Amino acid sequence: MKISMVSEHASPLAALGGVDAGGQNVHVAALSSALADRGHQVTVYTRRDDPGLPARVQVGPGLTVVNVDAGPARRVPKDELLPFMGELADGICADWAGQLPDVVHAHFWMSGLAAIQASRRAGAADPVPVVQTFHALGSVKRRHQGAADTSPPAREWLEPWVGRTADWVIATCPDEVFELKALGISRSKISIAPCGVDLNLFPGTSDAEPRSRTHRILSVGRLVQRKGVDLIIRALPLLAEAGFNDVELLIVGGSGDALNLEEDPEAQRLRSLAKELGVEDMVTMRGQVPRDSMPGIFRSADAVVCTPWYEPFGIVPLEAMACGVPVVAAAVGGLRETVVDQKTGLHVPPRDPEALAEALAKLLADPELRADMGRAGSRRARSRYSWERIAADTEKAYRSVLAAGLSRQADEGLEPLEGTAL
Ligand SMILES: CC(=O)N[C@H]1[C@@H](OP(=O)(O)OP(=O)(O)OC[C@H]2O[C@@H](n3ccc(=O)[nH]c3=O)[C@H](O)[C@@H]2O)O[C@H](CO)[C@@H](O)[C@@H]1O
Ligand SMILES: O=P([O-])([O-])O[C@@H]1[C@@H](O)[C@H](O)[C@@H](O)[C@H](O)[C@@H]1O
Repeated sequence: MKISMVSEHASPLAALGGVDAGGQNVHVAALSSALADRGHQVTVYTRRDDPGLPARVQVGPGLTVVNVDAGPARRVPKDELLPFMGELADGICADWAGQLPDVVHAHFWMSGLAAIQASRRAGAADPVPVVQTFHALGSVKRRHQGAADTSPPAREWLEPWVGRTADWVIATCPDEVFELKALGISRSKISIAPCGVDLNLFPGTSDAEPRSRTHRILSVGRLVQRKGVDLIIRALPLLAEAGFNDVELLIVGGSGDALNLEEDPEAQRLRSLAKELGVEDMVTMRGQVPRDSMPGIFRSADAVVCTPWYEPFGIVPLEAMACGVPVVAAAVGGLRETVVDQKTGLHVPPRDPEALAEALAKLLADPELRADMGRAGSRRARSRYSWERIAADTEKAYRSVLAAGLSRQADEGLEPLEGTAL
């Protein structure tokens, strides 16, 4: 198949760990590459955010990334990108140049707008079928973040519009299906394909980076408040009280180099909290870490902690599991599926540092339990979450859309990008 991917703010080639660069980038990169390995021709369209970027990058056989001019050629926070989706649609259409793909797969709600518009603007009798993966939903984000959510107000109606208008929607976990139905999206056009983990990059065995304390707890992710890293810091004094004094919390992620990390507001907030609680000597902030250093870091940890307020899926736990490290996870969203409580890690209630400290104490006290859970996690990651398998599930969704001769794109007749003042 000839497949177009659209990922407006999350380039598969971007550095990871900044506020707007994380799981979606990993997902689009790995899925596209696994689909290309299956013999498909995949082109990823993303917004040019640097004037120095080439127009096209041939990443490998069957996989190209196109940097489309849409809005200023510099980094713009994703929540300010909506006005440029029409230009992105035009850029995609121009690149198709009449040679339409079999399917266009959009990632994130704004890419969905651009993909639907490109499909229509291409002017074929049968518009290119649009498959949508949301990665995050505004409805869930607003529920948890309230006024702190900086999404443009129009997301409230445009996101469900994208879901209802796209020919097919791929959810990454059952919890997301529930949320999509609540937006009025028909269950009959939703299938589930989870996120995956790169099992070559995260092998069952690899060298662990050396550590200087008896125990290491690891947090990996974009440095934003909703990831709940403060909860881990709050658990540290409780762990120390329970006798676990020689513990390091290593925090990976942030704005970039060390200087930026100093200026990063979330890093500053976490540092002040650690100081206030008297645990600053237990906390190390590493900033953004390149992909190939991640396996050694994962393997150096006794436990990886993921305690976000909410999590549409969560790729970090899969990476930890693939590396044989147990995960302590808040029982929210996709984490309820990936991390099996008492088997590959421990579930804790969201926003509960006491429960987190208790779970960590249980793991730190018991090397055998950690090893058992690590092995079970590695088996689970390998048997269920390879990108090869996720690419096969995704291909199935594409084939159902094509077989049904879909291209319904039956919406309420709205044209959200035309002459828009969104
Ligand atoms: C709040 C939210 O919307 N979260 C979703 C978002 O990903 P989100 O960006 O929040 O986070 P994920 O945990 O899924 O992924 C983060 C990725 O970035 C990597 N990393 C991070 C920091 C760093 O310095 N270096 C580095 O390589 C991690 O190893 C991991 O591969 O889209 C993902 C893909 O659909 C989902 O799984 C998440 O549930
Ligand atoms: O919803 P949110 O956490 O602000 O936004 C996130 C993006 O900034 C990130 O790039 C992507 O990986 C996630 O899928 C998610 O969309």
